Amino acid sequence: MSGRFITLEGGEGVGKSTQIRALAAALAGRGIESVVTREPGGSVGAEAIRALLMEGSDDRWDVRSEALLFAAARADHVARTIRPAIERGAWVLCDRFVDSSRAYQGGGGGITDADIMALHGFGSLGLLPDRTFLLTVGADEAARRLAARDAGGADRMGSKPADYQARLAARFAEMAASEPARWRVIEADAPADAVTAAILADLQEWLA
Ligand SMILES: Nc1ncnc2c1ncn2[C@@H]1O[C@H](COP(=O)(O)OP(=O)(O)O)[C@@H](O)[C@H]1O
Ligand SMILES: Cc1cn([C@H]2C[C@H](O)[C@@H](COP(=O)(O)OP(=O)(O)O)O2)c(=O)[nH]c1=O
Repeated sequence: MSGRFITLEGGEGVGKSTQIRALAAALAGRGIESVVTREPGGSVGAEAIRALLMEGSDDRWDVRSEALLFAAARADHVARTIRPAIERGAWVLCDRFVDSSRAYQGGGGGITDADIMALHGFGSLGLLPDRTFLLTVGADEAARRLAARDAGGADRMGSKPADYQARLAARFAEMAASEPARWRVIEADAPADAVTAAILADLQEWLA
């Protein structure tokens, strides 16, 4: 059986990493190997770039440099981790991918979608997921979850104001609507196991 490439997207604190862990367990229960990974990061080189992106002051990078760093990290991640895993038949479960660049550096940061996709075409040969789940939660619930998780303080990318988060949510919704064959929108306010069940129900056609 060929591997699948699944990504989870959405704002911070919507439950992406929680769901990826649950999906990996569910796949393991069906005898399917999965590779759990995340962006920025997921390979040695990309994790080194992650440190450049996540640490330091808000204005450490201008938006173009930042977009290039995310694209460079992704290129390494795709070449070293994602493509080899898919080629050996594993499922890759990835917390964020190019759609996060489209939402954050594109929608939020002002780089055009065409430019983000051009960087992706060069760096990662345009690889796209087989399925992308957009997890959505109300702003209050997301704030509650983040406060609980990040009691020790947010990182550089996580310290953005509420109106920025609202623009991001709108941008993600727009991307999902414009490419319905790849995206599924999952309301993730529900308890974690109900969210996992909704995702697995959608993946059923590939699990049968
Ligand atoms: N469905 C859920 N209901 C309540 N809390 C949740 C749910 N999913 C995740 N959480 C909690 O919310 C916080 C953020 O979840 P996390 O999976 O780290 O989100 P993300 O990876 O999207 O930033 C964590 O403390 C996690 O335990
Ligand atoms: C992959 C990617 C992430 N980001 C941002 C989104 C997050 O704020 C941050 C990743 O932080 P992280 O703590 O890993 O994610 P989360 O907060 O979702 O659990 O980097 C971009 O701006 N562009 C990208 O291409």
